[in-house]
Amino acid sequence: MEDNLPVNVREYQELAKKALPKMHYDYINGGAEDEYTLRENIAAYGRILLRPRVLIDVSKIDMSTTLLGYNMPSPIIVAPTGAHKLANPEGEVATARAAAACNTIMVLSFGSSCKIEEVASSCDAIRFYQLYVYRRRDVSATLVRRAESLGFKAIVLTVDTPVLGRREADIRNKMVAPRMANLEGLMSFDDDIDSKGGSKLERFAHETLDPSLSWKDVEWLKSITSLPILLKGIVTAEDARKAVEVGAAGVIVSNHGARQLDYAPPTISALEEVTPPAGRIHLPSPDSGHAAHMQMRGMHVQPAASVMRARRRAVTATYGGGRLRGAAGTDSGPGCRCRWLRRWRGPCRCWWTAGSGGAPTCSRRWRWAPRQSWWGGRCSTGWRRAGRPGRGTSSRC
Ligand SMILES: Cc1cc2nc3c(=O)[nH]c(=O)nc-3n(C[C@H](O)[C@H](O)[C@H](O)COP(=O)(O)O)c2cc1C
Repeated sequence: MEDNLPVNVREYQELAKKALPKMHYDYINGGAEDEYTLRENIAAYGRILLRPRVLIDVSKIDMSTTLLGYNMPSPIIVAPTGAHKLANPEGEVATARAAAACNTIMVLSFGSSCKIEEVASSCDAIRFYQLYVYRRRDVSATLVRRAESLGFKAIVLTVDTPVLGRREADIRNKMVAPRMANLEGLMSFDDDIDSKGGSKLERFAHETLDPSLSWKDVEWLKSITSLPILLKGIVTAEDARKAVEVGAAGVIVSNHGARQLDYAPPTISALEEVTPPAGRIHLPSPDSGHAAHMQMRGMHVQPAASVMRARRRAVTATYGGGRLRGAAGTDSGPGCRCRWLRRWRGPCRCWWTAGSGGAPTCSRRWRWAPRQSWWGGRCSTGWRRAGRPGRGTSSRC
């Protein structure tokens, strides 16, 4: 092994900072507005600690899983990110080859700097196509049809971007929107856009993205493709439920790398809300036409893995999955083991210990109300009545 190769993703990040023009590094690295959620996206992982069990044979580790029925060696996929040529002259073609070499799925971004055809012919692999909905529906529809005819296996509809997030670094840098290769011949570009101040990317997005994007557009998308549709950018249980109702094959829990709405919850915390704990909720059987609902408990609701944070996320996703699926009673004991409550040093008032004495984990208090209404259960503690207002209080409590 070469001496100076980076050993973790932070070291790659340092190298990228040195190698890239500031405008491009800031675009890749930055978040929306105050970048509070951007910081929280990382900090929230730090608050989740592993709980190691010992004397278990680890000579053979199997992290394999399936996504939409496709086998993968580990629960990591490549999230859609635009404009790879900003960082590598081969752009998404290089990323596609890397993903194929790892036997993982790549989601090709709508904003890619290589054409769908170039990526499709670069190597043999399972790929999904990410879609933004433009005011000009014909443009979005054409790209869906192109991806479908080139063998892409699913459409990932990004639902958190009816408008582009306010990315202040891009505004300061007057970020120039890289031309999206797939739009060539489909749209004319306003060359005058380059002569005005601010983020040109933001202005381009403002002119093209459809701010009226709504649930009815999922119906529209279903009407133009037979591919399964994943909704990317869901961070609440309510929206996950709605996604299932409108027939999505799955959801990708994501806050878009904190690039859209600042002060949204960090992705890993949102995962806790969206993934129902097993045994606490009635799930329809897979053969009742609600297979997608079942899938929400598994791979489909894991956060999209960004290349920069993939390693850290893999650990947490595995941990999160195991913990949320942990059977009630397997590890229970007196008192609440929930580390949120332990940290507050208050008495345990969570339903699991107060009401059922079951599971060893519980969610933070303010998470309780949405979960309860999700389960349709009855509040056995009563603390919600006295709970802080404005935290999604349920009328049942
Ligand atoms: C430079 C960059 C470009 C991105 N471009 C897209 C994009 O074109 N489409 C999209 O849906 N998400 C895009 N994303 C968001 C990622 O797909 C992914 O959601 C994010 O990096 C990880 O955050 P998450 O764990 O909250 O999903 C981009 C992220 C970055 C850092």
